[in-house]
Amino acid sequence: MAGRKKTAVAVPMNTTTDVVPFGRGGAFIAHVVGHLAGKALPYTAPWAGAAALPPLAGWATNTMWGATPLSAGLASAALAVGGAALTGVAWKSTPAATKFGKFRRAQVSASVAAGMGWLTCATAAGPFGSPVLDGWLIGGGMFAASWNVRQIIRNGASGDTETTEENGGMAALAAAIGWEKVRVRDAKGSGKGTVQAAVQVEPGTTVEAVQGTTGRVAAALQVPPSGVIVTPDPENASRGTISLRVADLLKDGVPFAQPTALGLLPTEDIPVGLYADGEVWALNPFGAAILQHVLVMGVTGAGKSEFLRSLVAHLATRRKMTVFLVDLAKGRQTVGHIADGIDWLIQDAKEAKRMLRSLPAAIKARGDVLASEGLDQWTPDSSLNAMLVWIEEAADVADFEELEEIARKARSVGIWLGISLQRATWTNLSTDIRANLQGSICFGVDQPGDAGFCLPDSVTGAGAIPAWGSSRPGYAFATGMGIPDARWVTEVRSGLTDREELAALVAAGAPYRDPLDETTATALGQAYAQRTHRGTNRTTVGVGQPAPATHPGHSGPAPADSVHDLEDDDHMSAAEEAAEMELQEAYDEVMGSIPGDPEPDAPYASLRLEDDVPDADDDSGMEFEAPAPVGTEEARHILYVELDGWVQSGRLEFEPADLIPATTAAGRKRPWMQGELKRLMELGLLQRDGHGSYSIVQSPLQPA
Ligand SMILES: Nc1ncnc2c1ncn2[C@@H]1O[C@H](COP(=O)(O)OP(=O)(O)OP(=O)(O)O)[C@@H](O)[C@H]1O
Repeated sequence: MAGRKKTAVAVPMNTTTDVVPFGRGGAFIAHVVGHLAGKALPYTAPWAGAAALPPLAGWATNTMWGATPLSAGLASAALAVGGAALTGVAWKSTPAATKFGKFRRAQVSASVAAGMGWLTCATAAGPFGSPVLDGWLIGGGMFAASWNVRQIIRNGASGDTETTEENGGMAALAAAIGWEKVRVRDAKGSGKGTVQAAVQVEPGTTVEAVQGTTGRVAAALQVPPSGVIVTPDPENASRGTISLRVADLLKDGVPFAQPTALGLLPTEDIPVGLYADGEVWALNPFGAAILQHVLVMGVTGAGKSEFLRSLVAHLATRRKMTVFLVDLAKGRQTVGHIADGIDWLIQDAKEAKRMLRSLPAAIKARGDVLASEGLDQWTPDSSLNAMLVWIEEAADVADFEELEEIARKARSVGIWLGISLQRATWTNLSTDIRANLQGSICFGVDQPGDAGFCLPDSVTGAGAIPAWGSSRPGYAFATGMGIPDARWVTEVRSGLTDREELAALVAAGAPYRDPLDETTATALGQAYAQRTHRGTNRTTVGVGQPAPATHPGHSGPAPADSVHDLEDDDHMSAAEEAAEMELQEAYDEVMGSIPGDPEPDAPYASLRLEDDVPDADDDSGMEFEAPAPVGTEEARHILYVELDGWVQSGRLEFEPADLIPATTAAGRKRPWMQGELKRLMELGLLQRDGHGSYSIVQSPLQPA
């Protein structure tokens, strides 16, 4: 990014010195003398005061009281007491917040004390005798000189400028960009690449109007457009703060921040990067008053995946935390090395749909448990795990209605939803869902307007618009999720991760990871039990303490892919993977449509297609009878066996037509079958999607 090259503000030269040609000697010397006199004039006032005021006052008090010893004594005593009090008042009433202020206070107090002391003596002894006269000459000279020193200091020779006074550079900047009705004061450098100043607008303009000029300010200062932020003061509509990022401290990269400990709770801060001023950028969604789902946006190469890896790696070292992650495009490529920390990594569209369809049941079950635990939202006191459900390019995975319902209901039951998109527009993200994603992290976007889909208006309005595309990877603005509001307009950069480091961290975190709680695992049903990927946790054999071999969430095939397997997978090209998936699907479909051999032991079982059909034996005694009617329970059992067979073979979706052979075998017709499907739905064993197909939540023969 373009750093700040030079503060090239046009500072108006406000000199009072005229330019005089050299040839006119006398006039020139007169001018120089005049100029020097002009320069010296401001410093003569203390000398004039020291010369004139003491003798005048001394003469006056001596004339009034000096004639009689009693009056002189009383007046001197009164002046001494008054002088001490005045010195005290001078000390108390002179502010000393800065180095200069301290000097000023000492000087004011010393001047008052010396002046009053001299006046006390002059009252009794007269101002023109020795040593009162000597005291006046020496003390008056010192007084005048010390005030000259102060003037020089105040005029900036020491460089110790007071931040409470109007800053010349900022005022000049204001003039240069046409801020006639804007006052800029109290400019303060943070020493960490940012400068802040108070902005006050005069009647006739608004802070919002000033916000509209940040582009011009950025151009005048030669900083990036996002380097100038103007935030209104919520307490006073005429005031605001301008913040200038004049140096980029993060340009050399931000290292990944290791967790402070393994086995932290989900409610601890998650450090994911640094702010522009070097402070830690941390999220705390589960510790915030309300769990806010997050929308992450940014063009390809803007740094979304890198951020996600930091986040997941941290969560994978925590207890009471479960992570589900859907990435259909490049799941293993993005998180292959930390997949062990992800309880359910989904790369297949069908499986993603299964997961999303099973979530409402899980949300309900979790809500019931939380209610029974007396909690109106998830906290670490609950027996349930906190959950992160992260969906990359969600628009390709879920329909809006489904996602909106999940987003709305998941919050209070401790399910944090993260949605990552390259570009959020109303066509790929409905307003209803957007309204439910209250946290946002906007990495680089191509058009300034795109940032408005992700970040709140208050942030983009202040000038915090990351319109740098992919040219500043990892830089973003982040809001919500426990981030203090004042930080929303400060640039962040996420930590840059290293594959081996994260893989090792996730492995180290395994003994601390809790498996998904039984309530949620059971409610997610077969979709979860049959998940194709399962991460490691403390109950997984081979990790941490030996653990029971089975668990409601681990009843399926062998546990956890090893890192080695994942690396092998990484080498499989996307085309190969797609081809393999297609083949598998075709195979499943063909095998699913072939009924099993009904008579494996029959005498003709060994016949092949090419063999001749044997002649029928006349004496076989074979007779055909009308089949006995099948009772309701038996008919249902036939249907259930069919469904259970599908569950056992990993098939969890079907259409009503697929059940026709079983319906016929049960001696029933389609309306009966449809009635049965309805019944199974009411029992919570099936779910129907919008297109008339069904998902099996639990097998009717093995209900949870
Ligand atoms: N925080 C960061 N610091 C330094 N470099 C980074 C950072 N984040 C990302 N990068 C660099 O930018 C590249 C792209 O990042 P990343 O893959 O995270 O982008 P993305 O937004 O996920 O892109 P896509 O949408 O295509 O997946 C990375 O390979 C890395 O080199």
